Amino acid sequence: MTQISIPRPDDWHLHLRDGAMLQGVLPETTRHFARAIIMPNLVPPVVTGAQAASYRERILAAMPEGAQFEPLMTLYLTEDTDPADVAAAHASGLVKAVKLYPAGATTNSNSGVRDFDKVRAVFDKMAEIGLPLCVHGEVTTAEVDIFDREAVFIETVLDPIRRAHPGLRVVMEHITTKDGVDYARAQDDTLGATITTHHLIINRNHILVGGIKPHYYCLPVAKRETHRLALREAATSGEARFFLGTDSAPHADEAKESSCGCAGCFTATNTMALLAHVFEEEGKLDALEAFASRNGPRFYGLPANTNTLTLEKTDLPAQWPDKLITGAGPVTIFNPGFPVYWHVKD
Ligand SMILES: NC(=O)N[C@@H](CC(=O)O)C(=O)O
Ligand SMILES: [Zn+2]
Ligand SMILES: [Zn+2]
Repeated sequence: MTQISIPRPDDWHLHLRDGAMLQGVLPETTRHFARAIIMPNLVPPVVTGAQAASYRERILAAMPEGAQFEPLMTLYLTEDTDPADVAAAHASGLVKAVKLYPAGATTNSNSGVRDFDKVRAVFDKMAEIGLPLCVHGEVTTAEVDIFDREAVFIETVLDPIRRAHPGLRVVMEHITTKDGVDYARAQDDTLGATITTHHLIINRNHILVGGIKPHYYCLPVAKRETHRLALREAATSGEARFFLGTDSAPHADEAKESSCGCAGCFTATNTMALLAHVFEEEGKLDALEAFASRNGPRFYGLPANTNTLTLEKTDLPAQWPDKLITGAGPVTIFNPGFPVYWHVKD
């Protein structure tokens, strides 16, 4: 038996949804994580400070008994976002980031940004007050192949924004390519990048070979194997710019197992066990602490958690249910497709 203890991890990119789904999925995160950056892509989206405050109250009301968890709220950037509202929500301590969705890029992103010139005043204000911008980095132009959308975004949107707004702190969310890794590495410490658990495990073959697997479909879509290997190398490098954002994104099974299935993998339940497996496979178990517990708080200017989480490796594979039953329907838990011998010790 082997075990490791790390400061309690945080999730720097999480979808909790609302209502019955929120109630169902929240315990899966609070069991292992101390804090999470909460994505604002509800319907309607969380756009104003007042909406973020009321969403936070709904999350706190859904907390399982005894849980110690702090939701870190975000605002969904629209072309009508008021820089003064953003600044006030940040000054009160409520909001820890603003989220940029290019319009139409992903689940519930229709209110996102079409014309980046219209949000320049918000970016300037954010640079001034040190509030990070979290970015879903894909272009939405029909002509650009879905597997190239991240690389094209970096070159044609992200880099120009960063040059026009020096000092703006940016998180490249859920990077999926070697292009993303290389770009992040070439920047100063105003840039961070989150990596999901599932992008360390699946490549595009897992989605498409031997029959289409809707539960492996997420955005940005998993790329070819060379990219998965680059992400593994980055995540396990210990470098401060790379940190965990699970992008755990629950959808009811009937919405995923459909002729037009939603994007999102649900990994909140087994992320820490899967990460221990991946980091051990890479011979980098000692770097799990940096990736899951230290680099994220450092980027966001917060202290690391003082309590710990212990992972244990046993002779028998870890077990978790196929599905999480929620009041909004069953949600399939990400299945890595191989046995995992690590589990979180209670
Ligand atoms: N990652 C996904 O595939 N889906 C996310 C949205 C997102 O993070 O892009 C969702 O909200 O379902
Ligand atoms: Zn996204
Ligand atoms: Zn997401």
